Amino acid sequence: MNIKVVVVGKIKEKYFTAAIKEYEKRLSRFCKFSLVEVRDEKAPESLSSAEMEQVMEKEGDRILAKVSDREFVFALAIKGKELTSEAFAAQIKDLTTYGHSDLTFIIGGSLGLAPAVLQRADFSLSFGKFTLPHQLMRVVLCEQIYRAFMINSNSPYHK
Ligand SMILES: C[S@@+](CC[C@H](N)C(=O)[O-])C[C@H]1O[C@@H](n2cnc3c(N)ncnc32)[C@H](O)[C@@H]1O
Repeated sequence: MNIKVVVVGKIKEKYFTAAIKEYEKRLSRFCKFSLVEVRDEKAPESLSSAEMEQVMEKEGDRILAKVSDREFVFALAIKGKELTSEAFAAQIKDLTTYGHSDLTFIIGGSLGLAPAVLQRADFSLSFGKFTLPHQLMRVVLCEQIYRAFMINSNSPYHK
């Protein structure tokens, strides 16, 4: 199975990079994992709402250029659907059982995801009502994907 995480911008903090590397290593037992970074737009505090929409649209176009039709797409969105780790694991299992071998997760930039990205998504996934920084969101998502594989292999990792 191929798991791709599409994100906006580069990670600056070494501790986030180290955490992602660790999960990449752990996930290599279960899937071909890739992290695709697209360029972010500058988003100073002074932007009008129209300018903010433009930022999200430009970032959205770059995101969608990395997604092909065959991919099953999860958009990470605060207003999406909340799942338990067990339900998420079951969804991954079901998707693979029914022939989806390319799962793609999209994390927005500092302003969030453009409507076009949310429309392309097959599933909008929420990690709760808190706003997480997009860089930390990568780490949390990777851990939950790893946890899902551990749940599906009946590992005691998940308690
Ligand atoms: C800093 S947040 C963007 C905040 C923006 N106001 C919004 O509502 O999307 C950056 C990205 O991280 C992801 N994210 C942050 N918190 C999340 C949560 N609780 N659930 C799902 N995704 C989240 C989303 O993909 C979001 O686009």
